[in-house]
Amino acid sequence: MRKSRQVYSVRSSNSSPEPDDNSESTGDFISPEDVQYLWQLLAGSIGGATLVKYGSALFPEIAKPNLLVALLVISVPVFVELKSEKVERERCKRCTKKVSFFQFPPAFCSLYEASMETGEGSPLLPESNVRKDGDPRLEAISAAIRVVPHFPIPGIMFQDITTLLLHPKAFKDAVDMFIDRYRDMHISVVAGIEARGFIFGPSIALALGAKFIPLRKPKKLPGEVISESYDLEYGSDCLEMHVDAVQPGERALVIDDLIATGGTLCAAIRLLERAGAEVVECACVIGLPELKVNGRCRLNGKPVYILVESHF
Ligand SMILES: O=P(O)(O)OC[C@H]1O[C@H](OP(=O)(O)OP(=O)(O)O)[C@H](O)[C@@H]1O
Ligand SMILES: Nc1ncnc2[nH]cnc12
Repeated sequence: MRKSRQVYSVRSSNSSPEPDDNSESTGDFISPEDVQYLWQLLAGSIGGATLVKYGSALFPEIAKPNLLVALLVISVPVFVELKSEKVERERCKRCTKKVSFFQFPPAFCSLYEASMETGEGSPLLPESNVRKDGDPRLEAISAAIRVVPHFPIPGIMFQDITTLLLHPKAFKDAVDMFIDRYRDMHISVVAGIEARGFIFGPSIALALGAKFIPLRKPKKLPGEVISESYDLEYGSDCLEMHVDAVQPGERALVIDDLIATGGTLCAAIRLLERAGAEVVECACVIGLPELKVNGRCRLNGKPVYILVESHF
């Protein structure tokens, strides 16, 4: 079931540029891997051609014009060299396809990555989630998020933050940007939404000196709970919270990886407000574009802070 809500989004205003040491060389058209690949190709070709040309001294029959044999002699060293290298085990970083020598040689992947970096789209995926933003940290965060088409059901462009977690600097930058924003807002409770809000929430809570509250799916919490049901982009669900986890008047921040319809965040806000907390803001790493309305950002009267927007 899909519910449409009017949700506004704000993005980070923190934009001190910082080089991404851990980022891969996606912006370079020719990466070191490509150069290595070209050298191997050149060496293999020269070696093969030399063998054909001068091998006739030892094996006169080689000099006889036999195109098939000549091609074999030239290509075997190249294949042997490439097979011994990591080309076979490379994966295109933006799609789930395995990169093989025949499908996506390294140069192709660099071209692909470059197109993702510039937001021009990809020959492999129909859409790009790269936002055009001046802050290199946001660019790196956005670039590290993989988009998986038709997951978990056809038609959904799944924003996969597990690939962000593979990039420690981009992951840390995302957490730090939240910490910077909320450092002086007197937040006493950070409420993380199961499951992906648990990835970002605890680090933020610790840095802010706040407590962390897990908002969990049904029947996971052992204590007395209150529940709120909600609709999702695909299906419906329910969140639960321990009633004694938060005291009336506490200032709460709700954290999740992504806002799509806003149903999950609405349920989280309702839970916290039922317990008497004041929800200061909701924060997500990713906002889906359908939520952008008039450039201003509100969710049921609550502001939502979003680092990167998915474009598809
Ligand atoms: O804005 P909404 O339309 O409510 O959707 C956003 C929610 O959907 C995803 O979680 P999901 O429900 O898929 O659960 P999971 O994290 O356990 O996979 C995501 O992590 C958000 O919590
Ligand atoms: N498109 C999407 N990608 C990842 N998580 C989601 N939750 C709801 N919609 C989603």
